Amino acid sequence: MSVETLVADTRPDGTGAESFAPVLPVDLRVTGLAKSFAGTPVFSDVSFGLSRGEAVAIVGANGTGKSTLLRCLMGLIPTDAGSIDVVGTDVRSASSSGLRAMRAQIGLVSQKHNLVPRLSVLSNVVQGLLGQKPGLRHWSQSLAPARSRAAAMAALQKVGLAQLAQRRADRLSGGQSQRVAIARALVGQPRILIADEPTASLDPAAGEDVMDLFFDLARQEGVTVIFISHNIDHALKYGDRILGLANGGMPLDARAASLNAEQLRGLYD
Ligand SMILES: Nc1ncnc2c1ncn2[C@@H]1O[C@H](COP(=O)(O)OP(=O)(O)OP(=O)(O)O)[C@@H](O)[C@H]1O
Repeated sequence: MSVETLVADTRPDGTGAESFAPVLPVDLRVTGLAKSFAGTPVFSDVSFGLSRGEAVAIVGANGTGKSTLLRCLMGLIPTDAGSIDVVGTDVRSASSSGLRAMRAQIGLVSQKHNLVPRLSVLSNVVQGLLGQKPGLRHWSQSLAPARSRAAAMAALQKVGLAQLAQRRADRLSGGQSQRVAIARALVGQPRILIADEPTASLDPAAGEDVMDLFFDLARQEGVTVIFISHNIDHALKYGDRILGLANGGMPLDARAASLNAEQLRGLYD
């Protein structure tokens, strides 16, 4: 497991490396990353690190490569240059079993909750263990070992939906579905949570509730979070740090407390 250190760039007080602030382990480190599709570059030099337990928002205009960056981190698409280390796995050179083991430590919440509509809420949450325990037994709660079912019920309890465990996933509201998706992401006790616009399909009030719940749970569990948001207020409220993509690079990497909404809007000009 990689235990590098992040020093001056993430200091809460903005002081330099000479001061005596605690040195935190790093869960993710990207250096000089470049990615193009069919010769058209999306970004050509992206570097950043994530300390254990940090919540980092990725912002930037449409098409600047936010989702592409997340797919690169997960090793889902090939990259052109640079290095990516995720919880000790060198993503660019890892074998497929190495990538599977790395992904098993990541919980994913996407824009569309991606639940299996005809299966129960509980079965959908049990499926969150498939990365760690591949095979049919974790496809459905009725086949799953008692310990996995109990873990899924505990995750549902955390998101306040234990009473809906037996309901079919296609009979949930949007907000409930997204909470089930959060339970599914948390059930395997991931080291990192990745969220791609988790509230994009929700109304503002439900979106706020889901974000509050997501970040409360992430902080309780000490999970590192990386999330994409088009909502500048959400980025500032929930991110400890904000990374901004623009012009093929990452010109912004700053603590949220040092930024205001106006500065972030500048990234969209
Ligand atoms: N599979 C692909 N093949 C070719 N081009 C792609 C592919 N995926 C993404 N792109 C291109 O890469 C660029 C970045 O796309 P990406 O979806 O990462 O941007 P984004 O910042 O997440 O955008 P948005 O804010 O609209 O969600 C876009 O120009 C997009 O068209």
